[in-house]
Amino acid sequence: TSGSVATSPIDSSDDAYSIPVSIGTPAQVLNLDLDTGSSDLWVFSSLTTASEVNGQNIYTPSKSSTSKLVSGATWKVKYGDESTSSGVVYTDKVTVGGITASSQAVEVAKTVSASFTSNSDIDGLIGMGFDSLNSAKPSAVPTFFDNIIGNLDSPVFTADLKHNKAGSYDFGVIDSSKYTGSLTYVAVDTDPGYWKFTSSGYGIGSAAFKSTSVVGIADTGTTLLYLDTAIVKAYYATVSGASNSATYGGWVFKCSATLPNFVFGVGSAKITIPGSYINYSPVTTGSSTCFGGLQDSTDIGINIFGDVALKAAFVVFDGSDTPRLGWASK
Ligand SMILES: O=C(Cc1ccccc1)Nn1cnc2ccccc21
Repeated sequence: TSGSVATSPIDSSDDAYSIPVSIGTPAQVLNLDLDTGSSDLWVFSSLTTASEVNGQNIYTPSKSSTSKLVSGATWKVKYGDESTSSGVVYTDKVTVGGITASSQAVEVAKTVSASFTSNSDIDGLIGMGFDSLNSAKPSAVPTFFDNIIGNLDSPVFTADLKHNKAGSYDFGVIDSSKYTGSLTYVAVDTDPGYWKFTSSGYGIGSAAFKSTSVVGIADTGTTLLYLDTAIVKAYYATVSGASNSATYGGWVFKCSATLPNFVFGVGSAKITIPGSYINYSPVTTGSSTCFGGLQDSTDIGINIFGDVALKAAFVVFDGSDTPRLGWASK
């Protein structure tokens, strides 16, 4: 089988991208954040502390004739930005883009942290990282991708994220109409469970491309692009008035600034991120100070090719026995 689901930015800043996911019988449709940077499928639910629910759609297992409690199983996930959620585990029928996992572990939240409560556009996450990152106890539960991979025509899913408009995630098929030129594949290191690869270098504006290995993760669940200090400093040195602001926790500049493109290498291929994607958004609504879409990864401890980078490319997440990433321009 193969399938495709539209994915839409949740706001005008492309803060995150959601997909409709059907859970249970009859179907309960929730808008989940497909996240290659984590491996838990968790949802706001009828079991979530009421004061922590703020407009999200919820999954009510008791209303699904196909839900089953996984006795004794619990989960607790903590993300790099310190957000958390936790709860218990059910299995139920889950359908994404016409593809069904008949007994998918659905991690039902009993509690979520403030940043999830305040985001009414996201009803949970669908992790597409490797199972080693799954937080369920006493044993990890498989991701949706793991549950369907055997039925897919090809053991892949692809990401075609776009700026300020709907893109798509495809499963089991590589749609060559969605990219230009050819795909360049790079090896993935699945330790500790991210889609971790080595970029071959970077270029800032019209300056010469710098060939250097940049290890990072392809993470649809992270909004921005986070790279080493030296690269980030060199980039903002070309933006007059840019500064690394303690107040705003990162590089900022005048919203009226014209930012250079940023190129990253994948093997011998090059992906160009338009400077406009790096003029990310005002620090607060209406401000003339804008926050950069490229930020320093030092405090995170790993470089992250988040949505700012991914929306400049068509990306194949190849889950074959030798996992790899395919990149193309579009
Ligand atoms: O946690 C991170 C990485 C990150 C971003 C910013 C600062 C430090 C670390 N991304 N992420 C990946 N999936 C997520 C899901 C929820 C929240 C963040 C998520």
